Amino acid sequence: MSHGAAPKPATARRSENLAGSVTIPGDKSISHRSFMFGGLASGQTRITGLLEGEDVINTGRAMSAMGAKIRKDGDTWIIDGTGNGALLAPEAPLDFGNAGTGCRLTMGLVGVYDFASTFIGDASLTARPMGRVLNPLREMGVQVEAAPGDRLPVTLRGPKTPAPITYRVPMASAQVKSAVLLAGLNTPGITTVIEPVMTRDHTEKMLAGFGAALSVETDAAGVRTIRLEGRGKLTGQTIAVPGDPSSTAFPLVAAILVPGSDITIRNVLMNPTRTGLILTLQEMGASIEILDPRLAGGEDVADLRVRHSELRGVTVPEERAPSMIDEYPILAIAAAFAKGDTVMHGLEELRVKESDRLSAVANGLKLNGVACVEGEASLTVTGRPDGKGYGTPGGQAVKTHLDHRIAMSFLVMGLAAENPVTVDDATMIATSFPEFMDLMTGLGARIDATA
Ligand SMILES: O=C(O)C1=C[C@@H](OP(=O)(O)O)[C@@H](O)[C@H](O)C1
Ligand SMILES: C=C(OP(=O)(O)O)C(=O)O
Repeated sequence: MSHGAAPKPATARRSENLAGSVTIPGDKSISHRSFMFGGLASGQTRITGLLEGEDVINTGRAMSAMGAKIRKDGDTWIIDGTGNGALLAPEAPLDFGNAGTGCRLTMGLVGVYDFASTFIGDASLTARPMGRVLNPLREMGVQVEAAPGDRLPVTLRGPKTPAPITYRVPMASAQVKSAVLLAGLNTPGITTVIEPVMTRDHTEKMLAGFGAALSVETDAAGVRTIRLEGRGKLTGQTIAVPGDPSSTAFPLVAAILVPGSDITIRNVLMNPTRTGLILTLQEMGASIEILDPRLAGGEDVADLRVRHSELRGVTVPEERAPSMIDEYPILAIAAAFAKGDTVMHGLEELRVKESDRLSAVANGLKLNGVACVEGEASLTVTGRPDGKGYGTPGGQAVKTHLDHRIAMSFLVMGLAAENPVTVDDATMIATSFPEFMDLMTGLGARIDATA
């Protein structure tokens, strides 16, 4: 389903004393993969805590269109998979809406099959580069038709027998790594992915859990070599999806910025490939207590107690970028209220997300009176702890460019700015965090639809 709703502006106002305890909806990356691997495996997969955001629902629809049987019973999603190698040819184009993850991973999953599959999406997804996945698929023998610049719509047709490849991922991207590994599932022999910089490891961990023959080796320099033996059996699993750390980032930063706040966020995924924002905020002086750290379904999980804190600017090193890649927009908001400069490096991948996030953030900050400098792959934000003078000038709104994280980040800004902050569209929030408005207002945040 492409996102068809008319844009709805929203406004956030200065708030006080955010309080309460919340549970964050399921992790988006793990939810996509739960539908995909459950849809592919033999037998039944049962999923609780699945994120029911539009991005993930589109992945479920795509898997249904390729033969998986998906239903919901109470809180549990139940999937009867096709068995590895037995996906059916989709009869219509697969529509991934706003979701890079759903689209790129599924291209790998089904692109090597000896039938045609077509991929479409919304205006944001259609503008995003797909060559990063199409190139390794071409090496495996897949025929590709794409719009100029390797954009959607894309049609793929696999060869009779795909060729296993060794692929060194040229940019820090879990989506590219995952697409190649998923193509390897239906390729005879060993598919090898070399990952110079570690990115989120949900594909490796979850495929191993479903029974794939997969090994990971890390050398002294941190370069990872992942080998997957194709055409093996995958077996349905029971999965409890932990809370999404990328969604957690919004109430977390809100509680740090809003005076008098003290909140607890429960059941947050603490996989070290996802916790760069927490580390950075702690370095800035934020009070984030990690409570009851535990293992759940093979993942680190904890509860977070977060209190209002004074922040100081820091330099965020380039190497940290993969572990907080979706969190730079909300970090930039935190930085706007920190004492001094916050400097962020290694941001080139932000230019190819749902929007060019680097320029969307810089433009939004400037509109709201925050001093910042946008570099090619860096951002420097000069903060004002009191938020004096911050806010959107009357009649204007932050342009969100179909990007949920830009919308949520600037709404959080409005909770601490002197004047209200308005975003031009809050509907895209439903792609990753449909509960955002209710959860935030439940904590005491003043956010509402703009009249
Ligand atoms: O693999 C995943 O689930 C994701 C990988 C990241 O994208 P890239 O691989 O393009 O960096 C991230 O931005 C996205 O939200 C989810
Ligand atoms: C980049 C994101 O997602 P995707 O690439 O799946 O659209 C995101 O959720 O911030």
